[in-house]
Amino acid sequence: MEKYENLGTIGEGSYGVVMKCRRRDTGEVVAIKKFLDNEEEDKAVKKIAMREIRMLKKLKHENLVNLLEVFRRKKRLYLVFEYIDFTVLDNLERCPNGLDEKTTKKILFQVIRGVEFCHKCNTIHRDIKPENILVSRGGIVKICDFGFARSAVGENLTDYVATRWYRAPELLVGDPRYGKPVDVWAIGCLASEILTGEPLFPGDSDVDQLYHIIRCLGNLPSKYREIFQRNPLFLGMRVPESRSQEPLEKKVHKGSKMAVDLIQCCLLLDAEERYTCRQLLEHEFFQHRNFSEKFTEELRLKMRKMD
Ligand SMILES: Oc1ccc(-c2ccc(-c3cc(Nc4ccc(CNC5CC5)cc4)n[nH]3)cc2)c(O)c1
Repeated sequence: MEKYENLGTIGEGSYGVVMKCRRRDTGEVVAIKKFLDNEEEDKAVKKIAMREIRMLKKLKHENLVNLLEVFRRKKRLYLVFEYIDFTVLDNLERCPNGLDEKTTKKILFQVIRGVEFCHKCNTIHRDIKPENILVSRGGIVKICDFGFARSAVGENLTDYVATRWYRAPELLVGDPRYGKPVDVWAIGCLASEILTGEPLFPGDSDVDQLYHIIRCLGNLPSKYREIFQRNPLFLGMRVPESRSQEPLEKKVHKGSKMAVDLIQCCLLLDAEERYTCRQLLEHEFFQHRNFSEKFTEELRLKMRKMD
């Protein structure tokens, strides 16, 4: 770590702390994740760290934060990533009423491209939220913190700890068969929050989270109600139901009809019906006035300038 000057902690990733650092010889600013030293002895955490590194090394895409280097120092493991200036959360703190639809569209387009790439690599991010979406001064968006990312195939996906407000209904009721659609749900919640400046479903418990969702989108599909009723965590509780409705178009008050429709497609209650990232990118919201093709070219030129 002598190679780097520590400029301060920027976050607590899973199993470690993430610091902003400057490389002494080149002046390059990076983000370094340091695995906690007492984890070294724990074989289980070493296995998790190795899985995280394997996953990060395969996830190379212009809209995913890039792992630059891995090194070990005094028995501690360090992951060196590129540093990007802001998070969407920073932008929303500067613009508490949300961002304009054009800026929102540019951010969402890049988030969905990044998540689509993860899904093509059979990886679920599992913690898409404003603080995990990085935005450079030039408007390039990169998703970070794959600390919770998991393979979408094979692994038992029951250990779920990601941020409640962006959690899909299948996760909240405890369906262990969840998959890639949980990231699409989170994208829908993110899209609304970027437009309005307010979290879409700010639940203060898992059951309250379900109430927020049901009040807006209607009652849960029967297959989720049955899982909820069998879940020992909800023993003795009734499946949340709601008669009063607060429709999505009212909650996403700033969005155009196309924007609300895109969010609606992300928030289909049944994960099997929910849009995929590819379907979202082909949605009228991104195809209208040829935005997708024009912006893709704009991004290509921006990336070329950065090289
Ligand atoms: O498994 C892992 C572990 C860690 C990461 C990770 C990689 C990179 C970053 C990162 C963060 C970052 N930039 C940044 C981070 C935090 C802020 C917060 N703004 C402060 C509040 C005013 C602003 C900018 N650049 N790069 C953060 C996390 C990762 O992507 C995967």
